[in-house]
Amino acid sequence: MGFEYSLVHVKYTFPLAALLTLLYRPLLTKLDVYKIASLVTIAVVSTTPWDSYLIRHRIWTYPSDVILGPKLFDIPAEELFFFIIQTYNTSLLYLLLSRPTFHPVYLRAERPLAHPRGPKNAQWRFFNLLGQLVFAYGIKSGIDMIRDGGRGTYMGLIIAWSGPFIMLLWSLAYQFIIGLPLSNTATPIVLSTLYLWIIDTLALKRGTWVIETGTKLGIHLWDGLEIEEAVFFLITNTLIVFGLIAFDNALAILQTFPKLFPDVPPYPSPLLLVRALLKAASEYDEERIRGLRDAVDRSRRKSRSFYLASSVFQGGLRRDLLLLYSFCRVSDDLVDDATSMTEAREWIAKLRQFLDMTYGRLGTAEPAKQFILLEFPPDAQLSLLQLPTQYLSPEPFYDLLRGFEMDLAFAKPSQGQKKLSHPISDEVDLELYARRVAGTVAELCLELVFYHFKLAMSKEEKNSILQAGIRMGLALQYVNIARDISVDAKMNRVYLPLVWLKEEGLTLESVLRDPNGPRIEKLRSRLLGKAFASYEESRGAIEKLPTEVRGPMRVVIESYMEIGRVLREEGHQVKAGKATVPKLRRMRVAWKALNR
Ligand SMILES: CC(C)=CCC/C(C)=C/CC/C(C)=C/CC/C(C)=C/[C@@H]1[C@@H](COP(=O)(O)OP(=O)(O)O)[C@]1(C)CC/C=C(\C)CC/C=C(\C)CCC=C(C)C
Repeated sequence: MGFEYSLVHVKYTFPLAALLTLLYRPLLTKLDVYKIASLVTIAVVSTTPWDSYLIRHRIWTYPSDVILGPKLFDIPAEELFFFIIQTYNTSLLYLLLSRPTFHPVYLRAERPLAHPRGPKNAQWRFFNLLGQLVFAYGIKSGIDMIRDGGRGTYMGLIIAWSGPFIMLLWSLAYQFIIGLPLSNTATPIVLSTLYLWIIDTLALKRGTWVIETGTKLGIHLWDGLEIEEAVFFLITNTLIVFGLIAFDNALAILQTFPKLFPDVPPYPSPLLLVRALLKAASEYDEERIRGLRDAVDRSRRKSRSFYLASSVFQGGLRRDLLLLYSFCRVSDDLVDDATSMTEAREWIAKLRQFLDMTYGRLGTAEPAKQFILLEFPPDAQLSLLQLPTQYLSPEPFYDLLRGFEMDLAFAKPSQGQKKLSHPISDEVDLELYARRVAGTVAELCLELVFYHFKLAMSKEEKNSILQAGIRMGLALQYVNIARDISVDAKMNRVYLPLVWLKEEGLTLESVLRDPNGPRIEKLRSRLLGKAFASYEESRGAIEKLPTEVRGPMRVVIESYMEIGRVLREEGHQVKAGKATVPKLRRMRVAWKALNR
């Protein structure tokens, strides 16, 4: 009996597991636990018979004075534990690196070769076939090496055992294995493998485990690292990462195409996951995939705070928040970027008609889709088509449009009309405006949360969370106004209440002429004061949301409120007339929000 092998775990595998757990803990979801537990089970079940065979045939051995003693099928307990901890560590590294990835956008609808509009994404089938041929050849070579016996035996056993698993995972998830960013595929494999190569070199040198001569090639990758060991760790890490990729691929299919899979439980069974992967890619809804890509691109381009925040949400909620963001952004831009007041009013009328049709208020036979394709510009169409209206109530959308109408009330003096018009006379108007453009957004976000997490909560409890959410929306909107005073002035808009201007001896015209100076700064801080009061009053309600939503929701709120904190600092950073939060600071805020 000895402690040598246990010490390998104490010194190398445990500390890494502890570090990765610490880093990933704030992001860990129940679904992640399900993924890791499934992978660990598969790893133990598939490796045990093979490892037992190797030990019984003395291809590798353990001196009795380095292990504790207990064995299962001749495999020392420490070795069995290695299967578990290696799978755990590599899985956590993969989860950490792939967290920002929104998987559905990597799905590809493959048109059948005989499709009237010709093949689309036909190269994917070719890559699949090519991979299958390479793996089949590998398996055959492995079997040949075992048959020949002698020095190629151990290498042959590694290849012949792992080949079928890799080939299966490749055949099921080749779209993701090829298409995902390298940071999700190659990086976790390479980093985990390098770490294990170093541990293995140390263990082999100290004689903790021994590879017998006669069945190994005798080639070293570097001093002390046998080629078989190097290949073994590379292949096992590849299997773990491919397994997780296949899992994410299946989840993406299940969560993206409700027409193909209408009832998806929160933790889909292995059978359902396999069924999803076996679904022909020609059946994927291409418009849906394009809609999701469009929404992700838009949030990446238009709002760094919301884009960063979206990456900490998971599954269907993440998807729907992105789609909601995209719709809100497109609608706001259509109105703001219109070249005339008439055009802006027309967009609002069309958006209202879209809502009427979607929510069935208009007795028209014309389907909303036709209307969208005819009346809206191509780059806006997908965001309207994909809006998840089936589980969002119409009122907040109509109110949002009323908020946009208030924006239009900031009219330039038209011919014959002397005075500038201004819809925000006092704080009541300011609150009404903020309620319409941001309170509504908060309400819609919370409706999505309530839909995706079936909560055992009374109507009253839900309503009190909704009211707090609306107040949080106000806080964000006040920060938005405080940030954009000079940007808005260029568009002829001043959201500061007229009574506030009067108190400072300012007029609408004077602010439009020069939206800077100490008096403006005083009003900016007054508005920020209101923002932070509303924020303090409502942030407690976040803790009443489901555990998995709390951290991400705090990230959304804190990332935006941080703009307000920056504005309160003297000499804050300004980009295109707007105060910005530096990237590192944003990351720190997100990290703190998740760990609170
Ligand atoms: C994570 C994620 C992708 C969330 C999506 C949130 C979402 C749907 C945002 C829509 C934003 C938008 C474009 C709305 C149109 C109206 C508008 C302009 C509102 C202002 C947003 C400012 O965005 P931005 O700075 O990009 O805009 P401009 O450059 O000025 O055009 C707003 C400030 C409103 C934002 C309000 C929210 C996101 C609501 C926040 C509140 C909650 C989520 C509820 C919190 C819950 C509790 C219980 C407290």
